[in-house]
Amino acid sequence: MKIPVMEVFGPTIQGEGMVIGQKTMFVRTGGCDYSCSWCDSRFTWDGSVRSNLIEAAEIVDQLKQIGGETFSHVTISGGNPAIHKGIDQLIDLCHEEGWKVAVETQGSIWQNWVKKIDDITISPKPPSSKMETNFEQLDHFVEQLEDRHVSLKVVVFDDDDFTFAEMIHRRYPYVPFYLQIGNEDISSTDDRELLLTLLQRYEWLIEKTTNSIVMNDAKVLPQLHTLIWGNKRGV
Ligand SMILES: C[S@@+](CC[C@H](N)C(=O)[O-])C[C@H]1O[C@@H](n2cnc3c(N)ncnc32)[C@H](O)[C@@H]1O
Ligand SMILES: Nc1nc2[nH]cc(C(=O)O)c2c(=O)[nH]1
Ligand code: SF4
Ligand SMILES: [Mg+2]
Repeated sequence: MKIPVMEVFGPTIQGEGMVIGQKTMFVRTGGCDYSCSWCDSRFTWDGSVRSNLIEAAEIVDQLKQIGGETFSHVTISGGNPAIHKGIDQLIDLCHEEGWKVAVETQGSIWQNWVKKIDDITISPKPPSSKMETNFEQLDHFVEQLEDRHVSLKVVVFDDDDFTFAEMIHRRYPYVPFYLQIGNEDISSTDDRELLLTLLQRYEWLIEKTTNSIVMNDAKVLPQLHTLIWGNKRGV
């Protein structure tokens, strides 16, 4: 089954969430059931860039071509990879190569292949995104993964987003919880100014977290890749 692929890149480091710092390749799929107001990967769904419809085996070939033997971890992101059934085969092929596989998804659509993933990040969207979480879907998604290496990650832009994050952490108290600063300026090419802004936002989010009795067991992170490479794509 073919998968629409926007880009394959790496090795780089995972800049976000539960395995931050992990050396990894990225496979970014096309298409999303959401359209977040601040999506930093909107080219995956806004029609501005065309995807390549390719078989899982060909993706593995591309990974080898680009990464050689310098990796053992592959992160599948998007878009929402969970709109594609064909990822199932890609996971199997990666595992046959001895690679671990991670996924980034918002938890809006369940696929049985998620159970095969080694590092699962579910990222429900706060009010600033203008998206509405379907909690029936999200409950189902989280329930399926009780014994898996899974985490929740909420991006926070403002106080309402933080309140949403508290609600999510309370709802799924046993799932490792990550807060991530939002990047408000996804088109800036001034890396130094962006870095300063993001560090200020990080300090703000740390303070919100340290003052919250709900967040006693939360982890607060920036997007590490954005601190290093700004809004550059394919890193
Ligand atoms: C581009 S999304 C793709 C995967 C999936 N659709 C999702 O949202 O989880 C990957 C991660 O980037 C985060 N993200 C997107 N735009 C962002 C921004 N402007 N600032 C910070 N994080 C952002 C998302 O919340 C998600 O955790
Ligand atoms: N280095 C790096 N880390 C990331 N973590 C999540 C990403 C994503 O866009 O899903 C991403 C990305 O695009 N690059
Ligand atoms: S769910 Fe993810 S890919 Fe889809 S619009 Fe939101 S941030 Fe972008
Ligand atoms: Mg990204």
